[in-house]
Amino acid sequence: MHVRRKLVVGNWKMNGSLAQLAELAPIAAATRAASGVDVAICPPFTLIAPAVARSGGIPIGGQDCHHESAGAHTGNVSAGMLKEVGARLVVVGHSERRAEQGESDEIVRRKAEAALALGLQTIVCIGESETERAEGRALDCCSAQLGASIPELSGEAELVIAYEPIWAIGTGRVASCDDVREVHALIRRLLVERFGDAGRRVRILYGGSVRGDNAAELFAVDDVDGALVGGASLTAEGLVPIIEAAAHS
Ligand SMILES: O=C[C@H](O)COP(=O)(O)O
Repeated sequence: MHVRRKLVVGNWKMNGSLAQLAELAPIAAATRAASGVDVAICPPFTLIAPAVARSGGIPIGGQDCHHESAGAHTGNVSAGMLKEVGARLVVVGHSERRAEQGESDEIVRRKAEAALALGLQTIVCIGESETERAEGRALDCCSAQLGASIPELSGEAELVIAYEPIWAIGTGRVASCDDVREVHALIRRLLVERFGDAGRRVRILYGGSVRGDNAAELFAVDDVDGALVGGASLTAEGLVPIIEAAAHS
C-alpha cells in the first residue's frame, strides 16, 4: 500500500499582481499548520521570481513551458528558464492551453519530458469536454490523452496527473464523486499497467470548481490525491479551507 501525501496546487492562470503576492504568507502559514499536505502555487510567469521571494517556503511553479530549451519561440519560456528563477514545478497540457494554443498530446508529452529532465515536478493535465461526456466517451478520451501525453518515468522528478473535466473548470459545476472515482480509477489502472509499481506512487489530482465546501468529499474519493485549484486559489480565504480539508482527509 502506497501512502500518497495530498497535494494542493493553485493555478492562478492569467490573474494576479505583485500586490496579490500578499496572499502567499497566510497560505504558507496554513500549509505549515496542516500536516501531511503539500501545497504549491503557479502564478503567471512574470510573478514567479517575486513569488519565490515571498513564498514562505511554498513551492512556486509555472503554468506552462516550451518543449525546447532555447531558440526562436517568441513569447515562450523554457523549463530551464523557470528553474533558473526558482520554480520547482510546472503544469503542462492544461485544457485552456490545449484549446487556445492548439497544443496536441504529442507537444504536451514533449513539454513534460523537458520539465522532468530538469528536475521540475510536472503536472500533466487531461480531461474530457462536455460533449465527450454527454456522448459517453469520457473514459476513452481520458485514456487516449493520458497514453499520449505522459512520458516514460525516469530520473527523480515527480510526475503528477491532473484530471480536469473541461465542463467543470470555472463553472461551479463540480464533477460528481462517482464520476471522479471512475476516472481516477481508470488513470490509476493505466499508470500501473504502464509503469508497474511506480504507477501507484503517481499522485492524481482532481481539478474543476474545487472550493472549500466541496473539497472534503472529493478528497475522500479513492485515488484523489489532491486538487488543482483555479479560482479559489487566488486568495488565502479561498485556498486555506481546501488545504485544511486535505489535511483532515
Ligand atoms: O487549473 C485549474 C483548473 O482549471 C480549475 O479551475 P477552477 O478551480 O477555477 O475551476
